[in-house]
Amino acid sequence: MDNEQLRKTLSDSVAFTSNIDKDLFTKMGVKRGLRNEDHSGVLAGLTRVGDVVGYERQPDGTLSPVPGKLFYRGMDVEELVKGIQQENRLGFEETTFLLLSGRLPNSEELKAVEHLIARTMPLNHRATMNIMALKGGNIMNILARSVLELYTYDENPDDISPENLINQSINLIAKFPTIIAYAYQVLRHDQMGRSLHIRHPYEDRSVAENFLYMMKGRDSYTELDVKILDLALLLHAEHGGGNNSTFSVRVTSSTETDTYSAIAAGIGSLKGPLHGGANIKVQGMLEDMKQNVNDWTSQSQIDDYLTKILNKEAYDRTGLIYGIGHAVYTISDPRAILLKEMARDLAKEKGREEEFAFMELIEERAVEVFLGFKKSTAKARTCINVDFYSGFVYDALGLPPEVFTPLFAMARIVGWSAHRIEEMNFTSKRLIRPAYKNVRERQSFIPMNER
Ligand SMILES: CC(=O)SCCNC(=O)CCNC(=O)[C@H](O)C(C)(C)COP(=O)(O)OP(=O)(O)OC[C@H]1O[C@@H](n2cnc3c(N)ncnc32)[C@H](O)[C@@H]1OP(=O)(O)O
Ligand SMILES: O=C([O-])CC(=O)C(=O)O
Repeated sequence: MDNEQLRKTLSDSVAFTSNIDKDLFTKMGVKRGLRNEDHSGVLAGLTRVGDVVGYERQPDGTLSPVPGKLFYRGMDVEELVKGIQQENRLGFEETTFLLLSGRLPNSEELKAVEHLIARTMPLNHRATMNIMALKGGNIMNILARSVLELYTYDENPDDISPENLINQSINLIAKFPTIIAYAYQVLRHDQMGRSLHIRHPYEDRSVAENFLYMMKGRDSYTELDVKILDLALLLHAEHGGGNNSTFSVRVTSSTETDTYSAIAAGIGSLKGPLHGGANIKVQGMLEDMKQNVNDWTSQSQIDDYLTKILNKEAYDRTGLIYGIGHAVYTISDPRAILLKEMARDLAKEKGREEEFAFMELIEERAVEVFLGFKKSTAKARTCINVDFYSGFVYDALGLPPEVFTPLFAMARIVGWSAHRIEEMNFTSKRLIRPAYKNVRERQSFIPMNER
């Protein structure tokens, strides 16, 4: 048997080895995707970090959809955003303090955390050279490999004391933007034949500003650009314990492994197109729609295209409309509402109103067309999620699609860190180890000459 035949034999077997009838889950009381029949998540833990609210449970046990709410350490994110905006500050570093410590910083603490993060952003020469040597077209992959590489620079990588967990968290929060910007510069140089720009972050600038500077250079961004990127980072920083990447970090952390291994697991999860990777898929889907929908104001043409997507006849033929649907939110994702406001402001400033109006119509029609199509299985209500407008916002800031999902990681590292610290320190913690019911009939060993 040659390699080709062996590969075919093994891949043909997948249809058999992976075949588990959907109805068996119900019959055996197993919650598919750790989700109840009504789409709500199975309770898998308790947390004091973030809270995601998309429905209310009624006394009869049914769920009623409610407008989405997100809380960071008990604080409504909309209130946090408004408060910071009213006091005319950037908010990502303040949110980092809130998520790590459980409370807002006073002005001295805020200055200290801003300074510590900015001062920790630079990579040493060896780390810079090593990251530049990591080849590959996907920055999420390079980010994960760089995080694993940082283990080797840490003098106490396996120390899981709270002090060391905080040190490692700050270090990763500060270094993610630098790694991502440098990885992009190398990719741009290698794959697009452009000049290589490795810019050293400033010690007195915010994460948002330093990132724009490292990506685009001096005088290439406005104050509004910095404010908008900062807000996008704040909004992506945390989303409860059950989202797939945070849960991956918690599962991995429960073995008491090192920070770098646990965070690399989160990055791998976030990259998926059903999770953070959806932002880049939305961008691709919109580009495809721009090509294939002649009249951007035509509801029927948009409906036809969306129906084709659902029928697996358009875009990536997975049947998914990216940027729509959420495991918890029903009526609205509060982050998407705030991102849409930013997108509208940017569209005005950058003369992209026609494109924005097209997106708004797609948003409206996608929810409608999806609910009509999925009547039997989907939740009664659905909405756009955070990934729907984020790509438009990043694109309007002049950031390339290669960094869309890495930008999500650059923010979510804060939530991952807070959850990892909690997972490793709550009283009576336990290794996360659920059970799988085996549904394969037993088989006996067959001697080679009888097979
Ligand atoms: C940061 C974030 O992670 S936000 C989410 C980003 N992801 C996306 O935008 C990708 C598109 N959306 C999706 O795939 C889904 O809505 C998810 C993964 C986000 C949530 O999935 P679920 O909680 O399983 O959704 P739900 O239980 O409501 O799904 C019901 C049915 O609708 C389908 N469905 C849900 N969303 C979509 C969608 N956007 N397009 C097409 N079908 C969809 C599901 O596949 C499922 O079909 P099935 O019953 O035939 O298997
Ligand atoms: O909560 C989820 O399932 C996904 C999500 O929106 C996030 O992680 O930001």
